[in-house]
Amino acid sequence: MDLLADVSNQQNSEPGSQISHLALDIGGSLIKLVYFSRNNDSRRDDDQQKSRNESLGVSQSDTSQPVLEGRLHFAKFETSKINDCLEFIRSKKLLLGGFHDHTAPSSDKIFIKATGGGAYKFADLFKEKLEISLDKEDEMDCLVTGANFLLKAVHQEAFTYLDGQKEFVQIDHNDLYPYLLVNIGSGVSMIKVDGDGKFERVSGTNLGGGTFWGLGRLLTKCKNFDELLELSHQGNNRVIDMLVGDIYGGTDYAKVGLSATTIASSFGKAISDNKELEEYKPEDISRSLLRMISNNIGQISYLNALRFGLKRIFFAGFFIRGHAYTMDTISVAVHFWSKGEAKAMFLRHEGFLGALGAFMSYEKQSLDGLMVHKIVQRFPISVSSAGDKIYCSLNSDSNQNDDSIECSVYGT
Ligand SMILES: Nc1ncnc2c1ncn2[C@@H]1O[C@H](COP(=O)(O)OP(=O)(O)O)[C@@H](O)[C@H]1O
Ligand SMILES: CC(C)(COP(=O)(O)O)[C@@H](O)C(=O)NCCC(=O)O
Repeated sequence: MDLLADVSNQQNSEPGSQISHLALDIGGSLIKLVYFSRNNDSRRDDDQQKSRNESLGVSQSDTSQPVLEGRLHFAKFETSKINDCLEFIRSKKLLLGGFHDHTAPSSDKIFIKATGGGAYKFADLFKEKLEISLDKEDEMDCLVTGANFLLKAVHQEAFTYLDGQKEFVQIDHNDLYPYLLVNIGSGVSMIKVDGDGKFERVSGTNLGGGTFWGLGRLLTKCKNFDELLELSHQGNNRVIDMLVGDIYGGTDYAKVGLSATTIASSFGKAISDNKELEEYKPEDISRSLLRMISNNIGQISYLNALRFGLKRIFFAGFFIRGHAYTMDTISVAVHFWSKGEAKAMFLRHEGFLGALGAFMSYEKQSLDGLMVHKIVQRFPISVSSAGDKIYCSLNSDSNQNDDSIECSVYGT
């Protein structure tokens, strides 16, 4: 199979770069895109690269092959606005990132890698509107591949978040497995990961990001997810949640380890107040809802980690959105239920695991004429300590649309 970019050698809309390897994750709520754009004239011969790497302090064993330089791009769209996504693909000429499958009956067909339920649901739409076929990759496979890639290749990808403190986690590549991956998308999947391609989906819950946004929309007048999240900043969940102290006359239920401030019943106060429904403020509702969903996911995740003796839990999916209160609630739940034994960790590219996994499934094919051996960050901190095929540096916030990271691709 050839990448279309290899044979077409056409420019995309951004001067000085060529698109390759477009991959999609079409989920219940959001479509995520990842693609690589090669910088023109970025292909370096061994001598050029050697002297450049010496100046960067990169180990020689990592640099003996030809190199391409470019960027991995990230973008997202609401699944309900799929036409905007199709237009984005068309206008940026991202189809150059597809490939021809010469083994297919009609070898002039263009394929792009896609995962998520929408790869099935919208296959005909992509064919009709863009004349491309979606080459489907399994969603769980892609989530795990994407998580392993980020954890091993991207500097400062994982972090803990507690009491407003963000701390980056140093990942030891020789001691990464096993871990629990909790992907909070529309629904929630919990996956025990034992290695590259070695995993089991051990649990899930239907109370996920779709539940927060769906219920939030019904209970408040919010028009979009960001508005609902923003509202939660100003809210006070204690107006709506029934606390242990509300039941125990202001005191702890110390005998079983419950403090007066623990939520005894989410939304429980609404049953006993003599308030009109209109008196409940949308910001308090949003905060209670966010707390209820995050707490529940944190608790179920910990119980699954306990089931398999896992100490590390990585939370991903766009429900999190790098949101302080969400991460804090999940962290507190994991800390509380594990009595401090387990740790909740978060990923900076939280929502792009599936799309990155689909992107990585191109690896068997060539990238601009190079058989990909590995991709490394362009301005590495410690490339030689990393032990996988692809490494990248992060230079911005993955929650912005059209974010990107700089990469060097090593080929054979
Ligand atoms: N701009 C947004 N629009 C809708 N939902 C969003 C947005 N940003 C974050 N979310 C949250 O992220 C969830 C989707 O996360 P994602 O990981 O993309 O899952 P999926 O693959 O199911 O679409 C939504 O259900 C919602 O809770
Ligand atoms: C069906 C799904 C894998 C689809 O993934 P998503 O689009 O939500 O990211 C996910 O929504 C899920 O795992 N739901 C929970 C189903 C359950 O275990 O109860």
